[in-house]
Amino acid sequence: MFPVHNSCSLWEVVRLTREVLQVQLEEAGYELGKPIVHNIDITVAEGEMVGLIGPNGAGKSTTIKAILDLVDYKKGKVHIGGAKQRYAYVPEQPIYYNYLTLWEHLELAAAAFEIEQQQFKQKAEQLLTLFKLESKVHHYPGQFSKGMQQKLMLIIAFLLEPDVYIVDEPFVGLDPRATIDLLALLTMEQQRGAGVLLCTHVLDTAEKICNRFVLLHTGTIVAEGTFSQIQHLAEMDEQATLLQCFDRLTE
Ligand SMILES: Nc1ncnc2c1ncn2[C@@H]1O[C@H](COP(=O)(O)OP(=O)(O)OP(=O)(O)O)[C@@H](O)[C@H]1O
Repeated sequence: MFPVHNSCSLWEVVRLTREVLQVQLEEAGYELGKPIVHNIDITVAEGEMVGLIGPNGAGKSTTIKAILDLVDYKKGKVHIGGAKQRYAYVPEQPIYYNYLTLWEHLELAAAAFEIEQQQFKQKAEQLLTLFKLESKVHHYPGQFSKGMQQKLMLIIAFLLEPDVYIVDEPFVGLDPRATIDLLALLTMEQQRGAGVLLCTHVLDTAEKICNRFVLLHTGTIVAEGTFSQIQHLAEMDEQATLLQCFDRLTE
């Protein structure tokens, strides 16, 4: 791993004291003895957005699956912090029940996470309006477009008000309006204190919204830090884009 060049900033001190996600994976994969990722150490602090980036096949999804305990084996530990110690996962490929309507999905989430009824209804209606799905509440998600299914995943995540959001490639299926609304919601959630681990290939957006980055390559972390630290690690000047740094660091 490339060393991070500057000393502990005030932000770093605050960050280290209020972590909502701590991931220390010695290794993880789909078959015992064949690790796909190794030596993965990631933290996300309250109010922080960390971008998990890397080329195709680098191990980003496997890392996320290991955090969620969805891999066949892993060595290491994952700790969810915060007041509720609750995470919400927004997958790249929407997951839903064919026999439940959109509203029934929301009711199920509210029941599973014991969200108070009035608060649930108020928040659900706000989110449905924001994501323009009010007219679809009694429809089945199997008949939705990919972007609409993704919006359902996002609405469920925002309903939970978790300590940490783990969001896998949210921008690809969403239209520009929904992307702007999603970013505004994430910012509000960060202001509430939630942390976000955001896995994406949309580097120009990540560059603008993430506080820090973790760059994976061939199954392990090759660089991490703030955007300016990443520029420094890539030996590029401050005009360099995240994409240019990414190319240099994964050459
Ligand atoms: N279910 C699986 N069983 C076995 N190997 C897998 C499985 N899923 C992924 N892999 C392998 O793990 C490696 C890392 O894949 P992973 O999906 O974690 O990468 P990624 O960084 O998320 O890539 P992308 O940007 O293309 O989504 C790849 O070599 C892939 O073939």
